Amino acid sequence: MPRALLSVTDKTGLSAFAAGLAEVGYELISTGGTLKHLQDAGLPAIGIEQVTGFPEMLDGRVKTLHPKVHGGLLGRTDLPEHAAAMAEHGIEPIDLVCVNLYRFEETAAKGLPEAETVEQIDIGGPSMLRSAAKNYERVAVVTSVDQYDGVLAKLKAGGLSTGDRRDLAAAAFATTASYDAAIAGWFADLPASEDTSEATAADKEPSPFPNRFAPLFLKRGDLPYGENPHQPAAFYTDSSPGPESLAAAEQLHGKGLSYNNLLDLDAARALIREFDAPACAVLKHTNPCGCAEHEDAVAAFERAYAGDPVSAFGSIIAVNRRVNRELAEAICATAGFVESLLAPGFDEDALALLTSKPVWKKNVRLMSLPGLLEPAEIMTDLRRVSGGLLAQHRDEAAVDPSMWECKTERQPTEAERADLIFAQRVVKHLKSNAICYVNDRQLVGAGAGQMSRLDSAKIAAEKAGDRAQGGACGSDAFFPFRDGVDAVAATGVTAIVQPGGSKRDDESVAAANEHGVAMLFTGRRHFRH
Ligand SMILES: NC(=O)c1ncn([C@@H]2O[C@H](COP(=O)(O)O)[C@@H](O)[C@H]2O)c1NC=O
Repeated sequence: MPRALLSVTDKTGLSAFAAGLAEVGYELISTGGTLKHLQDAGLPAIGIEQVTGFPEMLDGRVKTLHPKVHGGLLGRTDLPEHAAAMAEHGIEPIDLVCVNLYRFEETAAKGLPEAETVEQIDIGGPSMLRSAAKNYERVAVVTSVDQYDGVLAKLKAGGLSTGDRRDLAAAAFATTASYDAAIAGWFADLPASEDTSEATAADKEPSPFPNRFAPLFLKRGDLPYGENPHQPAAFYTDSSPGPESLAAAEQLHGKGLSYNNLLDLDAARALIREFDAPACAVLKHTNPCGCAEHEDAVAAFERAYAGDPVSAFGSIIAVNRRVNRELAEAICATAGFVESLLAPGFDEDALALLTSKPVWKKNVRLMSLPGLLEPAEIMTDLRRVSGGLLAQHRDEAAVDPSMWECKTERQPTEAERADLIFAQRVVKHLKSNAICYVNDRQLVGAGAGQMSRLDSAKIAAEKAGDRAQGGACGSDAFFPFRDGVDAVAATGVTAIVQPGGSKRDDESVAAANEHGVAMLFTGRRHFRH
């Protein structure tokens, strides 16, 4: 009779799974709380003590850590020496293990006392997972409630294949790796022993970054290639991505996503999240070439696309409202070839229309992200440098005009203020050095990724033409010389927002006063490299 050992903290779906195992002929073995749960459900399970000959002891620290368990999991019954050793020591094979672990991460997140958190480090569970997973040729290892139905279905249909058990083993090792990474991260965040004196601890700001860093990402899949066709690439996701994250987006239509699509979609997602009113952003190479905010979602799209329709060819478009038939009609009528369209959702008729657009039929990737506008936890951006890794909090702080100071004689009008806020939200998402011109909450010119701010101002001016007249300018960092302010004012914009902080700020302010331009300092730089 095959034997299954069940030991789970999360008892969701357990009785049905165990009943299914019993039905296909498994003998059920179980630990304390799990056993009680099964017996209460009227299932014929036996306690682990009957297998080990030992009571569960040391406050549950030792329950399953026994050769009768680990020999039963690790023993290779196909090897005569193993079979003989098992027989000699009365070790019977265990064929299936179902374990989910103590809730360490949840406990650690609560910031409970150290001793209490340490008790939530599961030792026996991961040990069984590892033993079973190593012996996947014979043993099946079940680590998550999500797997119950699939495993049962296969057992009922004749059994698990070696490939199935290998997949389960891979999931088990990913589970223990992520569990251990969480434990290592928690330890790394504890105050260093030399810093525990009250004086030192009070003086020092704790770092938000751990001393040792072992992040775990799960492979979503290989990508056709990376930024260029000769670069192999893959997409990895967090083990539980947030509902607002790119990883949570569902592709409803179109070709597979490329590496560059994912990068651009991530940039589009970040920009569109800046706006509360209906808005649309059109991006190329992670930079917005069009963006607009308007009370009417169709107008927002049309004004965004009109910002730079030439650059919009092959773009990524993001909107922060569900795409309905009317918006889909406007998009179909206006947009040419587009790589991808990201929205919080698509109405059925809108989807039908978009997917029938001749140039979009096969190719355009329609991405639905219902949680697009939901709040996000602070995200750590990771970037490899040769021999290491740079970590920083993503620049996700909301633009906050209450922190701004007007430095010029002229104060901005209400309309200019609305444009300045819009300009600041957009310029955050342009590669540095970045300058943008905005008119009536429409991006009319962007200069990005230049080595000189003056060049960015000129490029943006060329894009804007006379549309900058009476509009506003956003700059991601201070103007080091007054020439930048002179160049911006020459376009006809009447208000500028920039962080300030240059030692020649007074010259820039004097230049703005000379041109009759209102200039506000935000006190916050938004470099993007
Ligand atoms: N100490 C052990 O030998 C041990 N064996 C299994 N566990 C864990 O005990 C939990 C189940 O406990 P119970 O069946 O008593 O509710 C599972 O999450 C399992 O991973 C153990 N607990 C901690 O290490």
